[in-house]
Order: sequence, then structure tokens, then C-alpha cells
Amino acid sequence: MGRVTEIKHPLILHKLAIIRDKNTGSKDFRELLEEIATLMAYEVTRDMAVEDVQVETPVAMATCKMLAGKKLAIVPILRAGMGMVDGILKLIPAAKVGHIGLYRNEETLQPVEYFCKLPKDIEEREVIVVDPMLATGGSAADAITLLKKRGATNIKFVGLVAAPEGVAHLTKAHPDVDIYVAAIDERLNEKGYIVPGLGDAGDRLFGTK
Ligand SMILES: O=P(O)(O)OC[C@H]1O[C@H](OP(=O)(O)OP(=O)(O)O)[C@H](O)[C@@H]1O
Ligand SMILES: O=c1cc[nH]c(=O)[nH]1
Ligand SMILES: [Mg+2]
Repeated sequence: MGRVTEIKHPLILHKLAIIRDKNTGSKDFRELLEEIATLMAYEVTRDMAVEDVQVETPVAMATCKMLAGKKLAIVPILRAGMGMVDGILKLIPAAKVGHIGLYRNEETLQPVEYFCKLPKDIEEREVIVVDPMLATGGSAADAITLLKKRGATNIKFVGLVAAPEGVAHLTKAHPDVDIYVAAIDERLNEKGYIVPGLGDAGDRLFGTK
């Protein structure tokens, strides 16, 4: 069964409180989401493989550790997932970025695919799927199904706010996928929004409503 980790670091909690505030505008929303993604990446990459390297310091030779060079891909679910990409790239600039475009049909809440462009060697890469919102879990589950169809086997999901329903759906659909979020909220409302949540992440990020 995939692990579910709520990353409750004080810096993340503080920034999340501001991001939830309905009076926070797009500029601050964007900056905070990027910063939180950087902080979350620190935890998400904790198990990355390292290997010994010899480094000559000004004083002596030292046996040090460097990343073992395992290839990584960050895959945002459009649009809102875009807000987390640069924050992770800051720490892992060599990662490739794939894009999966999905929107939720507002009545059925089912995800509809409209775009998919992935690195050619996606099957060889560790994949980090990012989307700030895990509501019903339909979008994340479909994006991961699509990645598996293209051969990806090592996948993590990183979000900001989840509903318990979304966590349950995603762990059932993809028990091999570890989930990292900053908060698991109370519930979904009748319109499929996370309560208390932060509203529509895509619209707040891009100022479209
Ligand atoms: O877990 P789910 O019930 O599938 O809901 C979560 C999805 O809904 C939002 O996207 P939205 O459809 O609003 O698209 P957008 O990012 O373009 O605004 C969000 O960014 C997730 O992708
Ligand atoms: O609360 C929610 C649910 C889905 N998508 C969002 O952006 N917010
Ligand atoms: Mg949206």
C-alpha cells in the first residue's frame, strides 16, 4: 500500500494559511504555491539514491555523497499543477517536465483529458505528479493511469490540499503510489470542492475568475 504523508512543517503550515485566505491575490498565491512546492520537494526526495564520490577539498580527499543520477520527471496536471513545477525544479534542475491536461466536468466531476506530452523515456524515470488539489481523486488517478500506460512504474503524487475522499480513491486506484500533501481537509461539498480547502486553485493561480 502506498504511504500517505501529511507534511506538517511549520513553514508549510504558515504559507498554507495565507494561501487559503480568500483575500490572497494571484501574485501572492503563485509565489506561495511555488515556495511550498520547494519545501515539500525536500521531504519527497528524502529517499533519492546517493553514491560515494571522492572530492579533493583544500585540505584532503573526502568521501562524499552525490545523487546517483536516477532520472526524474515532474508531471503537472494542467492547469493548477503548473504552479508547483518551478518550486521543485529549483531543487532538481535536471528533471524533465511532462504535461497532462485534464479538466473536471463541472456537473459529473469526471476528468476530461485534453493534452499529454511526456518525456520520451518516461518509463525509465522516477515520476513526480503534481497538482495542488486532490478532491474526488479522479484527475490524479486518471493522470497516473495514463502514465502507467506509457510505461512509468515509479510514481509519486504531490499535492497541497486533499479531501479524505480523494486520498481513498487514489490509494485504491494506485496502491503503489506514495501520496504527499500538506493537509487532508474535512470533506468535499456537493459541488466537489474541498472544505475548507482554498477554492479553485487554477482560477486563483491564473486569475481566471
Ligand atoms: O480530484 P478531482 O475531483 O479530480 O479534482 C481536482 C482537480 O480539479 C482541479 O482542476 P480543474 O478541473 O479545476 O482544472 P484547472 O486546473 O484547469 O482549473 C485541480 O487542479 C485538480 O486537477
Ligand atoms: O476544492 C477544489 C476541488 C477541485 N479543484 C479545485 O481547484 N479546488
Ligand atoms: Mg480549476
